[in-house]
Order: sequence, then C-alpha cells, then structure tokens
Amino acid sequence: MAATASTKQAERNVHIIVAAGSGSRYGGNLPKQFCLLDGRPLLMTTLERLHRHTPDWELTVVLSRDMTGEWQDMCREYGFSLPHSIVTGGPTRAHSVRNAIESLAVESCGLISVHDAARPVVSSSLIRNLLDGLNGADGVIPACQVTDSIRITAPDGSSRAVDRKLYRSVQTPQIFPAAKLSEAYRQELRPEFTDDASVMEAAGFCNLRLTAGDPHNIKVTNPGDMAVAELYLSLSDTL
Ligand SMILES: Nc1ccn([C@@H]2O[C@H](COP(=O)(O)OP(=O)(O)OP(=O)(O)O)[C@@H](O)[C@H]2O)c(=O)n1
Ligand SMILES: C[C@](O)(CO)[C@H](O)COP(=O)(O)O
Repeated sequence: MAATASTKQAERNVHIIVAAGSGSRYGGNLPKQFCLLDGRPLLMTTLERLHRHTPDWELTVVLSRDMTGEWQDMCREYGFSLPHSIVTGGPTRAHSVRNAIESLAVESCGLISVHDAARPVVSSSLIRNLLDGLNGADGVIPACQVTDSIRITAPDGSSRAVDRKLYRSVQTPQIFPAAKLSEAYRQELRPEFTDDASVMEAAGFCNLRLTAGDPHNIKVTNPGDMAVAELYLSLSDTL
C-alpha cells in the first residue's frame, strides 16, 4: 500500500559514532576508543551516554576492519548488549562518516548526528540544546569560546596575534537533516574536512547554527586525557 499522510512511517534519527581511528597521538597498542575508561572500553560509555540521552535514536558505529572482531569479543566479555549496527571505516574520519551514511536508508531518516567515539562525556543538556538550536537550519554544532590566546603562524616561522573573540573551538555531536548531510558527503572529500560542518559548508549548506559547547566534552586525544575524562564523568551527574 502506498504511504499516505496517515500511514507514513515515523522518520528514524541516527547517531553515527566514528570509532575507526588509530589513536596515534594517544599511543599504545590499542586505539584509545577501546582503552579502559572506568574499567570498560571507552566506546561503551560513549554509546551508553548517547543512548541514555536519546533512547529512540539508532546507533551506527564505524570501526576499522581490524578492530571489528575484537570489538565484538569485548561486547561479549563485558556483557555490552546495547543494539548497534557496525560499518567499516575509511582512511580518514570523513571517509568513515561517508561509509556510515551510505549504509543507511537515508530517505527514511530525519536527523543524523555525527559524534566522535573519543568524546565519552557527551551530556544530555548538550544534546537537548543542539536539538533545540537546529530549528530549520542546515545543521547545528557545539562550539566553545577559546580561553587561550591565539596566534596565526606562517611557513617562515613567524606568527602574529589574532583576536580570540572571533574564534570558536568546535565539538561533536554535530546534527544535520539526513538528506542534506548525505548530499554533502557525495562531494570529493578533501584533507581540510576535519569535521562534518566543514563538509556541509563546502557543499553550500552554510546555514549552520552554533550552540554553546561543553568544556567537559573533551576529545580523548593525548595520554592523560583518559584520567581527565574519568574525572569529568564522575562529576557529570552534577554538571
Ligand atoms: N579514519 C578515521 C579516523 C578517525 N576516526 C574517528 O574520528 C574521531 C576523531 O578522530 P581523532 O580523535 O583524531 O582519532 P584518531 O584519528 O584515532 O587519532 P589520531 O589523529 O591521534 O591518530 C575518533 O573517534 C576516531 O576514531 C574514524 O572513525 N576514522
Ligand atoms: C570532529 C572534531 O572532533 C571537531 O573538533 C575534530 O575536528 C576531529 O579532529 P581529529 O584531528 O580527527 O581529532
């Protein structure tokens, strides 16, 4: 039967969690998203927190081919049973996101959020503020004011101060209408696409809203960041 207004299925919303990186800055034998955070692989905390904040959203996890079997073993070992789909990643973060989008039946999706596995301290207030902020825009992204002084550098080694009030540091999750994100990811991917908002902009989807980011929503990147994430998680019920 053809779908009519009354029989049309509700749109799905999907979190894409990119977890196919190698964690070269973090170091060690195991990519950081599988290292222990509060006694369990970090990725489990990221997935559980997204699910707790948006229980009706689907979870699509992007993993490197090498780590897929190990992740499934970890899920069994830790009794991790939260339903999620697995997609194989690509050579860069953007390729990993594209693989995930291509695995979805995008025409049945309303919103897609893209989140770094390496940001386990994602909070419900951040997600709520993002969803409230979208409001018909091409996307909504969390952004923090910069607290260090900022300098622009040149290849000859010189540098000059810039006005830090003009700059924001950008986090994930970033949330977009599924059809627009899918269209944006059909373009040729370039090295300067460090996040999904940059891919959208390059495709002409420039009506991107900024919502206040959360300084606790750190990306575990360097050794020592795991301990900071544990501390922030221990405070997170009061954040
Ligand atoms: N080819 C890639 C590269 C990165 N990521 C994911 O994108 C997120 C942000 O990337 P980053 O923190 O830079 O992770 P890595 O690329 O693993 O770290 P590094 O740059 O230090 O190697 C991470 O959750 C990472 O797993 C991915 O899914 N596929
Ligand atoms: C997507 C991101 O976390 C936004 O700040 C960031 O661009 C990822 O950069 P990375 O070099 O892949 O860690």
